[in-house]
Amino acid sequence: MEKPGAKRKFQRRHKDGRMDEAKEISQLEARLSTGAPAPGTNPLAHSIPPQQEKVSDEVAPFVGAKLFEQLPISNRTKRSLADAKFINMTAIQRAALPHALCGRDVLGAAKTGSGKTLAFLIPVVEKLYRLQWGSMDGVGAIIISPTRELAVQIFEELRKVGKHHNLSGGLLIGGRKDIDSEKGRVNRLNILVCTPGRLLQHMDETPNFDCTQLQVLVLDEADRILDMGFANTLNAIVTQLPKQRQTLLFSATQTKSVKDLARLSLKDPEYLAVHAESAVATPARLRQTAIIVHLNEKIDMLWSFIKSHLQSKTLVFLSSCKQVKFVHESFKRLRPGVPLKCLHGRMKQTQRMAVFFKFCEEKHSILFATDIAARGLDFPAVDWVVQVDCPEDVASYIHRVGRTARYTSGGCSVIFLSPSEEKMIDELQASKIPIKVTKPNRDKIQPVSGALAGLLSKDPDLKYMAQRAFVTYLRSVHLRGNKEIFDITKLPLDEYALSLGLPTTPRIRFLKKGIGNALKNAKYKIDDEYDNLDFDNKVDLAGDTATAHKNIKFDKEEDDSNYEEIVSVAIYQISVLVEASLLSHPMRNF
Ligand SMILES: Nc1ncnc2c1ncn2[C@@H]1O[C@H](COP(=O)(O)OP(=O)(O)OP(=O)(O)O)[C@@H](O)[C@H]1O
Repeated sequence: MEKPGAKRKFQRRHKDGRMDEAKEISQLEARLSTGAPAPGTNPLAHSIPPQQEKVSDEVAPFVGAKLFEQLPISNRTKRSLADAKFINMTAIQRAALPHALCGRDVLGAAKTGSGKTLAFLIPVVEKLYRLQWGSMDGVGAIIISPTRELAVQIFEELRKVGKHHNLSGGLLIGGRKDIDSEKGRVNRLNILVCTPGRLLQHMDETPNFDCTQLQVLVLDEADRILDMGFANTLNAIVTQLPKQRQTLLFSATQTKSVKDLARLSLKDPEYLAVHAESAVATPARLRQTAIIVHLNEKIDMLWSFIKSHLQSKTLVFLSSCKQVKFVHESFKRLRPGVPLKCLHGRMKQTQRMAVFFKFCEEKHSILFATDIAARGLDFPAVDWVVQVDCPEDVASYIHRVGRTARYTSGGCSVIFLSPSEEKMIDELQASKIPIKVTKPNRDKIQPVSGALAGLLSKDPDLKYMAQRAFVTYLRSVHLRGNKEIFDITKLPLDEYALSLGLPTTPRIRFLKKGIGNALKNAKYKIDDEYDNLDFDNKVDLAGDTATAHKNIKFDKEEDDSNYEEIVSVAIYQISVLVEASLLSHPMRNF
């Protein structure tokens, strides 16, 4: 039974607590307004003189601060950061936080693994805290991420930063269940971490979904959101948000489309590119190598690499889901002596998350992945990043290798380039990427093609997988824009097929009949199969088609007079279908 007077004591303590907080908030606000960095300056260029570091909290300068403790942030956030062992700030945090805490729009660029997530989460939490945001105030901040896995990871980091706060957060991503509880709860959440399609779906479908009070919008990996064909979705989202808000936009690579987006959605932004002046564009502790090998030697190289790195944690990038599936399945049967996993967009969300968390935990493991794993994902302690297929461009290379050598760790990367892809090295070096080029040590190569041929001869399903892997790889090369690097006519197709264990070279229809017909095929395929795809695959498809569309522009001389029309019909059809699926996709749980 409650002791007499206990309730009164609790109420008094609660009231005292609120008064302390009100006092803290007014002190924070005073400090933020008197100590704000001058617009257009980079706080990294400052340091706090030692005699001023110890002055009383209320007036202590914070431009040039190196420790979180020195920032004008609440005691609740300070305690949360200390619990997570976040003590010293990284460069992007030192540069961006003083501006962002003052409520300014920020366009932040810093290398992979440099701590951009905290640079936007702390201002989000602090702004809502200073406004004493509560459950009745609804959605106060929205954080948009290009992929579900990255959204989950941001959400986990948000839990750490918000540990001692009373704010509520929710994860709005596709592929999750229990629609009613999501619908019912979404309006009571203060911070939403979401993927663009899912957010728009809520905006369109959830009764009384209200963002009119939104204070902060964050776009993480904005260039990737745009690359994935989400520009229209993003525009539709931004037009539904109040204009009076703070917007924070972060990425490791800044493209022209990001600058366009920034022009549209940011107001007088502080442009904070902490590594722009740096001599190299990739993390300092990353050792990068390129090995020139023929396309038909790549699979042997990969197998040999795995066999000689059984004690490492390695992320292997391939360009299509079907390649990932084939290499994973066939290598698994050959039992290299280390756990193998795969991650690609055609997997169910529950499987994707299970693989993501398992790979995070494992010390020695190999993960085969498409570019779905290239951005933002913070797998702890990855030793090696192996790129079997050449990435689309330099930005994509930077994000892939950025999965290792994160924060203060070291790491290594290797890219296998065929002779026709060698020009990529010039592009990387021109973009301040220090990469050593070597030839393969043929004595150490352990051939695997014979073993694959043996497997394929016994298993028609695996053989079919190999054929699909072959075709999708060539299609990906065909669709890439930069024909100086991605030239299908220079590839040894028969030898490549043999290297995958295939006795005969599969027919490549899209090469024979021209790109127009390829898209026509794609269009029919979409008609036939579209309804069977899950939401995620539909979104992937839209992304693929957007990329195809972009790349087709480079192929104008293609001898197929009606391709423009076919392309536009295919694109239109996909956009209608995706829109329909956004509308009809069932709501799911957090
Ligand atoms: N100040 C800090 N002190 C200690 N660890 C930190 C600090 N800031 C970030 N980290 C850790 O460093 C890792 C990388 O941070 P984060 O994922 O935010 O990098 P990023 O810049 O967003 O990378 P990417 O461009 O690849 O998305 C994370 O594990 C994060 O918890």
